[in-house]
Amino acid sequence: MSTVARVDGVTKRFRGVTALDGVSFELQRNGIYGLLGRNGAGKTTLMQVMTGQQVPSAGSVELFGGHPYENAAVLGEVAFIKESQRYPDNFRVRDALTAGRLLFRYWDEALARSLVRDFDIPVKRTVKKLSRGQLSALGVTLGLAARAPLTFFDEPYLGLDAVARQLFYDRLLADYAEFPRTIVLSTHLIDEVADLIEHVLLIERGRLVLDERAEALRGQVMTLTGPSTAVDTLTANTDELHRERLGNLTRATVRGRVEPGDARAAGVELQPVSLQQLVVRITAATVQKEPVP
Ligand SMILES: Nc1ncnc2c1ncn2[C@@H]1O[C@H](COP(=O)(O)OP(=O)(O)OP(=O)(O)O)[C@@H](O)[C@H]1O
Repeated sequence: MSTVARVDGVTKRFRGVTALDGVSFELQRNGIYGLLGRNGAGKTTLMQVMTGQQVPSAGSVELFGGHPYENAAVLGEVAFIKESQRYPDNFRVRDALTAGRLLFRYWDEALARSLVRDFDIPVKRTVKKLSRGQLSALGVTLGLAARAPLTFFDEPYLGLDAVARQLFYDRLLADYAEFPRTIVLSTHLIDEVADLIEHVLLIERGRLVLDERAEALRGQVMTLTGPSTAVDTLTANTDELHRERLGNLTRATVRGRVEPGDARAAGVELQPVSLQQLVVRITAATVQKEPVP
């Protein structure tokens, strides 16, 4: 495995707001990362800092062994697709595609054309006249056809209907299988991408609270329901994320190892937790531990 990005102790302060607070992690070559977190958690700021669009207040970012700020060699390896992308006035869709061809060194024209066709994007229309969904589809097309070794998608689905979103996920996965690269997908639609992402980065109030392979997470977090004393015993050495009691019954969501045989013997039901539930539970547990300043 080789590292394509190294984020080390990154803090970003805007006037009075700490958007990122000591964030450290690495991105490895060839992987699909889900960058998850609530509104205002710091996802966009993190991607801006990583792509050289913001300078961190403290800490450092290294992409492909170099810094990203005004570094053409490094930024040539990167694509950052965001909803708020601005295009010059009078730019038509086909101009945006030409710009993509000129800008991105790994651009695949055939892929771009097939995505434009499948998303039904009107190529002669000016970008400012596109519907919201068509604009998102254009962003997704540019981001996929760029085939950059490190691709960031910042909530690329806004405006896309369910069919178009599925098309995006399918095309992303198919192209990734053929041309593996590192993709960071920031999203709120966790259930939709749960099968797509290989690694979860969860950010909460500017702090990274989870950095874990999705596969490892699946077996790590579970909900136990049963007699309170039995649930208490089984979860004694786990990390509690949520607990509710109803009479003598307890339902607890925990992170840690619980042997299914032990649970069965104690009359406790063991259920896996979806990625969405897990994110909600971990986020809530983090918020409880850190009251709003
Ligand atoms: N230029 C700025 N000036 C001041 N505050 C900012 C600026 N950019 C971001 N922030 C603040 O930093 C925090 C993180 O914002 P950011 O856009 O990174 O969150 P996000 O996780 O992408 O949110 P969302 O999911 O709602 O898009 C927020 O509190 C936001 O208001």
